[in-house]
Amino acid sequence: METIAAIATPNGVGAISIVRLSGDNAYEIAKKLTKKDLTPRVATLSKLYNNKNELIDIGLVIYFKAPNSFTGEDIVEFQCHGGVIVSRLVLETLFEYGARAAFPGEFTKRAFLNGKIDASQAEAIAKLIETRSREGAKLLSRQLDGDLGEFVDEVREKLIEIMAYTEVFIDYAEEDLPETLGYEIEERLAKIEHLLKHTLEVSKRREGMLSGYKIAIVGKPNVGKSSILNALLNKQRAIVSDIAGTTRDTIEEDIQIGSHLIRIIDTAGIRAAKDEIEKIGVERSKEAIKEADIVLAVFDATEFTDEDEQILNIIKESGKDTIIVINKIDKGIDSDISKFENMPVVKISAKEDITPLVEKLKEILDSYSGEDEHVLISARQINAVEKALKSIEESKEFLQTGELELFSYQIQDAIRAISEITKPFEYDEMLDKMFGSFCVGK
Ligand SMILES: Nc1nc2c(c(=O)[nH]1)N(C=O)[C@@H](CNc1ccc(C(=O)N[C@@H](CCC(=O)O)C(=O)O)cc1)CN2
Ligand SMILES: Nc1nc2c(ncn2[C@@H]2O[C@H](COP(=O)(O)OP(=O)(O)OP(=O)(O)O)[C@@H](O)[C@H]2O)c(=O)[nH]1
Ligand SMILES: [K+]
Ligand SMILES: [Mg+2]
Repeated sequence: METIAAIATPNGVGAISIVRLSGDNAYEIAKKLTKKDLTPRVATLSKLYNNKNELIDIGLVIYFKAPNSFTGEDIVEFQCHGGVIVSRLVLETLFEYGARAAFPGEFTKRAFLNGKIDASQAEAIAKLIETRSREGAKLLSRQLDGDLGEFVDEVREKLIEIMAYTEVFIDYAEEDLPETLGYEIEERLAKIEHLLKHTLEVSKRREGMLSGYKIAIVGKPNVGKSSILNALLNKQRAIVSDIAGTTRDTIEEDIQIGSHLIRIIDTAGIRAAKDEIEKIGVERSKEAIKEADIVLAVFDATEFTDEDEQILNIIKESGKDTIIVINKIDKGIDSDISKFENMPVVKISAKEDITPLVEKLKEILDSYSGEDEHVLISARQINAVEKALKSIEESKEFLQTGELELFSYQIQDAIRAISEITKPFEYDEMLDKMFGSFCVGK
């Protein structure tokens, strides 16, 4: 393979900057800079020279001999002094000696093409680099470790078993098929469907884990929505005043609660709007509820009006996870909280202490994450599972009519679909399985 090079560390001033070189000529090119032999997987302190024989740095050089490297090819890493110049000089020298600039993601693409990582691991790497969520990082490191690979293997195994089992009866005449065959296979299919559907559902719920859970603060004007936003952010982000209708447009900010990344959205108060701008604000509030994972419904502790009642109904209808926030308790409590039925209620003063709200949020967010579940992290992965489910659904028809060959094709499609998550389906693998443990003396 062509030898590619790139600076692997961010552009800027830092202690160390790493230049990576991968491909057939990596070692040969590296030797031109170091003028010495390199022992594989040993960090060697070496002078680095450009092609005019001028010293450009003294750095640590590591040679990863193929196939034992990240890409599976010969890799040489130059760990040079940081800043924007030195690594640039090293890179330019590598180009002088015949390396070319790597495309974005090309090292990882080579790792995939050389079988070092599967497609789900490649996606995990891309997202791990980008995520700003601690729990997202946790999930992605599990996926990098092959978590989804195990899930695919499990589903694939079960589908292959069904095929192997069916294959035995394919040459039977329809009327000779054992009666229990249909039940047996249906039962097995149902289990797989359940697993796939459960995984889809979990994954949809966990979307916020990576991109940040959306939390909308809603309520009638002046209940203290912006004050709550500011208290959560610990800074005066939004304008607070005793004038109803202070917040006119939605305000979004990211914060970390525990290990969760959340995007908090302060909205204009919901009320019977008089002017055009107000109406737009109210619409945006309703939009925010629709998009939110959790709604903070804010009420003034000293009153509960018809307007509040209406807002409460809008929120109930949305079916969203909601926290009822009774604010301004420093002024005393007047409202009767029985109308909130079994919704969680916190009583706070945005002016004094919002700890009960933070604790409740943390509790709900914690309940969203389950350690032991597989989570799909991309549209590509979700699509693969949906396609597999569709094929399984379609296969059932052929099972009922006893058209086992056609049934078997549908199951093969399902296997092919689920395998897209990690790697393309190999028919050999199925044959091995069939003629191995599942051969029933045919
Ligand atoms: N300096 C440095 N740090 C890094 C990377 C890198 O490329 N360079 N990585 C880059 O993303 C990540 C680590 N990923 C790596 C994955 C595999 C191998 C590797 O050498 N694999 C060999 C040997 C395996 C072993 O000894 O267990 C192999 O798979 O055969 C190296 C790094 C994060 N940290
Ligand atoms: N006593 C007391 N006053 C509060 C509390 N929270 C907010 N306020 C006051 O209530 C008024 C309205 O607060 P805001 O935060 O602007 O309310 P809002 O819901 O964002 O209002 P709009 O954006 O106009 O809909 C301000 O004068 C705040 O200082 C609280 O916990 N206790
Ligand atoms: K206000
Ligand atoms: Mg406001």
